[in-house]
Amino acid sequence: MTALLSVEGLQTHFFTRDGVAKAVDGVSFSLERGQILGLVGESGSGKSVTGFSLLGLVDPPGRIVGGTITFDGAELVKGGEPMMRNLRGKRIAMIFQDPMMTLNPVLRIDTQMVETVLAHEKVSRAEALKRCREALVMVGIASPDERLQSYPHQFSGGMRQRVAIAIALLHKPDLIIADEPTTALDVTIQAQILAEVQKLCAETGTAMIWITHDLAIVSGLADRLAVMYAGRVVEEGETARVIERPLHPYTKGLIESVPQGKTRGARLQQISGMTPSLLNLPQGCAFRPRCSRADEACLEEPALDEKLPDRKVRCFHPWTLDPVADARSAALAEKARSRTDAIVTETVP
Ligand SMILES: Nc1ncnc2c1ncn2[C@@H]1O[C@H](COP(=O)(O)OP(=O)(O)OP(=O)(O)O)[C@@H](O)[C@H]1O
Repeated sequence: MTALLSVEGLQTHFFTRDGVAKAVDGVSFSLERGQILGLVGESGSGKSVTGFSLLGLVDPPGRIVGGTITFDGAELVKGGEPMMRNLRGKRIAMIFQDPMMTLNPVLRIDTQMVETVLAHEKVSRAEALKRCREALVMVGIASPDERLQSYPHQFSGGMRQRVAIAIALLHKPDLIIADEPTTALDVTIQAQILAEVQKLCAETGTAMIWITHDLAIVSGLADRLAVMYAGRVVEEGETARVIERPLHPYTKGLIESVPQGKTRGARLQQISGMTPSLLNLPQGCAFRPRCSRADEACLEEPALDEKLPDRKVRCFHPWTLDPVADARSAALAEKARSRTDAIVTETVP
């Protein structure tokens, strides 16, 4: 199958007074229709800049300096702003951590949703309103007419985020880029929204990139994972397989720092050391100073290679020979495998 989105060697750099911050430096992954990709990594690893690059929303002092973004056969880096403007909001939509980045506080929901439809499509106001109602129902809002007549401040945080997701869905996009959209919500609401998003992607064929620092969230949501460290993808593959048998020491460290039921109360493993400054990266592998497996070979920069079928890893010493996944890996992998069973069908009144 041809990928809906294929990102190859993407580089987005920020030209600051203090030097060049290579926020995204050789990021590659691909995504098929209806698939969910979890883009994970610690703060500052370049996840959001990757998302903004795909939408052509990187402002100076940043710019894309290399690589290709192929979306449904069109190469967006070469196509530049005119091509990206055409796709933005319509075929590629974005959901932010703060729903108020999408919502206008002084307009009723029906006004802003209807205007969004009419801005891109020649349909009647009645048809636009019907579409808005349908989009709200899709995100689990059971009384759309009532909600449409409300202002954003009359909603809870979870409800506002649902509305922002509904707005992203209005043009039936092929791809949604979601940047930590549930981080500020409580766990129950988060779980409901994740389940609805999963159902939506399966039903509509919309693909999604879910950006998060929280591996536990994407382990139950994403089909595929791309793990980022210091501007690079260090591991990419099918979620259950990556979690069951992480190959990159950084991925393994992330998994070991996720609290799990069985190990609750036990001391969590933290990845020692700090993420490096992008202005002063260590020589060779950027993870080297924090890595227990590093040696002099790691003074060279490893490439992102296919070390197992359908599994790319950027490491000279991956954990290929580690046969037994630890308890945390096994539990998370189980969650990833059973994720479709866990879909919450409950709707919100
Ligand atoms: N406007 C900017 N000017 C200069 N550097 C920037 C700018 N925006 C981002 N960067 C650089 O890019 C790096 C990666 O930022 P990004 O927001 O993508 O990280 P992230 O992985 O999404 O982390 P977080 O979860 O904290 O948002 C930053 O640490 C910073 O060095």
